[in-house]
Amino acid sequence: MKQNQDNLTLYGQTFHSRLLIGSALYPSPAIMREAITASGSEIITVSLRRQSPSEAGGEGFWQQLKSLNKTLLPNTAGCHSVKEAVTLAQMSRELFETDWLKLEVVGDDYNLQPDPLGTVEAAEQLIKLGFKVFPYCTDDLVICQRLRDVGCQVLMPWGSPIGTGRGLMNPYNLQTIRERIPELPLIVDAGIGKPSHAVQAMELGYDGILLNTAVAQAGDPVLMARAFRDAVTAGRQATLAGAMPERQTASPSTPTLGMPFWHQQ
Ligand SMILES: CC(=O)[C@@H](O)[C@H](O)COP(=O)(O)O
Repeated sequence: MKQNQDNLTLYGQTFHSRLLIGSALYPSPAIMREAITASGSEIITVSLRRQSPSEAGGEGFWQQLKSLNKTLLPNTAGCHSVKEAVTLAQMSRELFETDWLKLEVVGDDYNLQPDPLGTVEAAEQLIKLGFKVFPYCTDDLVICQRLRDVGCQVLMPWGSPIGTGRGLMNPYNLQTIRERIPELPLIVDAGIGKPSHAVQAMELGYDGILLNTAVAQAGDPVLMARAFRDAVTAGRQATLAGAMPERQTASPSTPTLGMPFWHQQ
């Protein structure tokens, strides 16, 4: 497959980049803009709740965000109930003029773990209201299947809790979800701390990565954004290329055919 044909399609929209990026926690709106540009991301998550113009970032934040001219994916970060998430989703739809929604229903404040039951219930309600839901969920196969069954056309299981940078806590779970739900795009969301984590997720056959903290809080966010851009591409290319099988025993990479001529007397 030619690289330029390898697009990511989400709810009927096509993208070249497989890296989705958050817009919070950057040292300044200008650095956010530069880092997002360097990441090559075409989809940016925004939180109405955490980033309202009067609170974080102010006008500069919104102006920088707007000038990027990217697809916005509003999220319901910080919502703890189905009702709260549905209400915030409706406000976001009005404000951002999009029916795309990253659904987050927090179940536990200690690890910000998504509430699995609340997420399914909220997804079902929002889809009936015409939203295109991107659910942030745990790496639980059955929850992912339920989210698919209520109409989510993309799933976003966590790598590890938001902001921890611990990478993929349970690659086996993520691999099982990939194998059992081959028909939907899957994106690993949250907990990605290093480019190697992103490569690992892409090599499991995931379709994309959503991250925020690892870039926004890096020593050099712009350089880190570029590193993640390249990591996601490398992981994707490795998946398309088909990795060699792992072996139990050594196998020479330089096969020997007979003896060198000076030994043949
Ligand atoms: C930006 C966003 O939507 C976050 O809630 C997301 O889950 C990213 O998590 P990290 O900050 O751990 O990358």
